[in-house]
Amino acid sequence: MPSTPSPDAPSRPADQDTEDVGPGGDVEQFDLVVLGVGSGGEVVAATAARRGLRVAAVEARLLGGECPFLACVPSKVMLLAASRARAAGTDLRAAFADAVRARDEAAQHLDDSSQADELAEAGVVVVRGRGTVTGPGRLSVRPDGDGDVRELAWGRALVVGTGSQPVVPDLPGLDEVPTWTSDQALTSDELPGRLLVLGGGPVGCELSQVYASFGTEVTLVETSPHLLPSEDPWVGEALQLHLEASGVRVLVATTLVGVEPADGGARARLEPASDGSEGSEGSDGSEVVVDRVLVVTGRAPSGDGLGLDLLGVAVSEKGAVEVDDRCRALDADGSPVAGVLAVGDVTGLAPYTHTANHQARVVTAGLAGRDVRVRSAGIPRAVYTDPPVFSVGLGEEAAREAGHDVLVAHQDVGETGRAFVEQLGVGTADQPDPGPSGVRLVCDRDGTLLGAAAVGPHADSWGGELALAVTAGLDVRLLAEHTRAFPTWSEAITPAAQDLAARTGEDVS
Ligand SMILES: Cc1cc2nc3c(=O)[nH]c(=O)nc-3n(C[C@H](O)[C@H](O)[C@H](O)COP(=O)(O)OP(=O)(O)OC[C@H]3O[C@@H](n4cnc5c(N)ncnc54)[C@H](O)[C@@H]3O)c2cc1C
Ligand SMILES: NC(=O)c1ccc[n+]([C@@H]2O[C@H](COP(=O)([O-])OP(=O)(O)OC[C@H]3O[C@@H](n4cnc5c(N)ncnc54)[C@H](O)[C@@H]3O)[C@@H](O)[C@H]2O)c1
Repeated sequence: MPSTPSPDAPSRPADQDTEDVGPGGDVEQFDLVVLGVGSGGEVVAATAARRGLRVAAVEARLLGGECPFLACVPSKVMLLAASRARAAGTDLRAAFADAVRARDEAAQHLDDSSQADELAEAGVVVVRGRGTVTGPGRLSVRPDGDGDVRELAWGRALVVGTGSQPVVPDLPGLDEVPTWTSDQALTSDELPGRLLVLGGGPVGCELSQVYASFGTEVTLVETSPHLLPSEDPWVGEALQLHLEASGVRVLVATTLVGVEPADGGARARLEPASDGSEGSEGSDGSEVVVDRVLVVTGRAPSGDGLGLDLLGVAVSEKGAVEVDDRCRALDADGSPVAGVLAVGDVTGLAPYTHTANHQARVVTAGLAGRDVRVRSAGIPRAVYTDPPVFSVGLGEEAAREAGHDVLVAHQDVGETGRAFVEQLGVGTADQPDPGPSGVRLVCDRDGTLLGAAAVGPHADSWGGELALAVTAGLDVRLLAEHTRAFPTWSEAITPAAQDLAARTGEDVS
């Protein structure tokens, strides 16, 4: 079976660093070429170069990719400012202008020179432009605008880290009205008066709460019967109540059938989704007029058009470069292709920065000769709304579908000592009692923890314990016996775990 070249394979001697290829110019020779320098590619390039490999990092846009400039960092700065604006409640327009300044500062005004400096300091050769594989071991890089095409070659491996791109649905009239993708929203200083957010995934939920908190009339439209449809229904239903408490009008099980220009913005026609589920009030044949439509209906891996077929790598219909647990790219038969690795969103596995970083560490360990594997079961999923959502492993429905004999226990986080101290029944630091919150554990009949989800204050942080438990395949009895500090939100885990332990035949209460 083919595999990545041995990490001990000798790298090319310095006097063979370039190789004449005739009229096309020189080929620059490296041990490793990293294609796409986002969260994953950046870690691979810097770590491998620090360990002595000769590394080229090819980037078409911004070194560091989406997360620091257009995604995680600016959205989290806006969410924090939004929660403060809700608490203060006055002069929301000025608060928004301040938030935009803080956001742009945190996003380095889209200047990636600090990333460039760090890569240079690690010894990485940065090559700006769009890279395409031209044959086995070869890649050409076309710069934006003028400039020569550069030809690169790798002796050890190509690491693909080209990320993902927004998916925009083909809806009648959408290209005739003002729209934003999340990239555009998170780099704009416009505060729309009325906004239609299309898509109730993590991005749609986070940005709906941001704009509603600054006074925008937000209508959030989701086709599935509940928000965050890849989680169990209770999670999206709980979050919906919190978003509504922040002023978002949430329409689930609703389809946007078309839009047309109106009033300088867009008139949107809504209908109940066609799957037979009952739409929210307001979805039935109604219209909404807005200044903009924020289209956040998902992202697709960017594996197409890179020439990976020339290396024997199969790219899925969705554009993913599928990998094994050592991040080795797979061919059409599911076997690893020698010397081609992939990390981050392009692999189609849980598209988060922490996944890209985890995969990058697996790749650099492999290049150093260590056998480290991706532990996908325990990769957390978080949505940083107020309150945040945290989940890991299998939900109740997914566990049943996977054939487990499932036990489930739920505990309201409003019943913890922490909630008493903060005088909250449920919910957030700013808004007492806006709706349910809780932690739900899913285990197999033998007691193995399969998954968990939490909605509640700081769940994004204290949920980490549950991710470790899922990674370790922990028995709920240990989770039940474990001592948690008083008064913390994480104490909500104890009664849920005790309940499960009792039902697996072990009363540890
Ligand atoms: C609004 C929003 C908020 C998010 N918030 C969070 C969050 O809070 N926490 C979290 O964990 N995740 C979050 N995510 C997801 C996170 O941003 C991604 O999972 C992460 O950025 C993926 O990193 P990556 O290395 O795969 O790719 P990217 O960061 O997408 O980088 C890929 C890079 O490859 C370059 N590239 C592509 N093709 C080529 C080519 N042919 N040649 C040269 N360069 C190329 C691109 O220009 C890009 O810079 C968020 C996403 C969005 C949209
Ligand atoms: N907090 C975080 O860590 C974070 C934040 C944002 C994004 N991300 C990641 O980025 C990726 C992209 O997020 P996303 O929210 O854009 O995508 P997503 O695929 O998670 O959600 C898109 C949503 O849009 C809905 N949808 C699709 N077409 C629609 C239509 N025509 N009308 C109405 N609804 C429609 C889908 O049912 C789905 O709920 C996710 O995979 C997510 O994991 C992570």
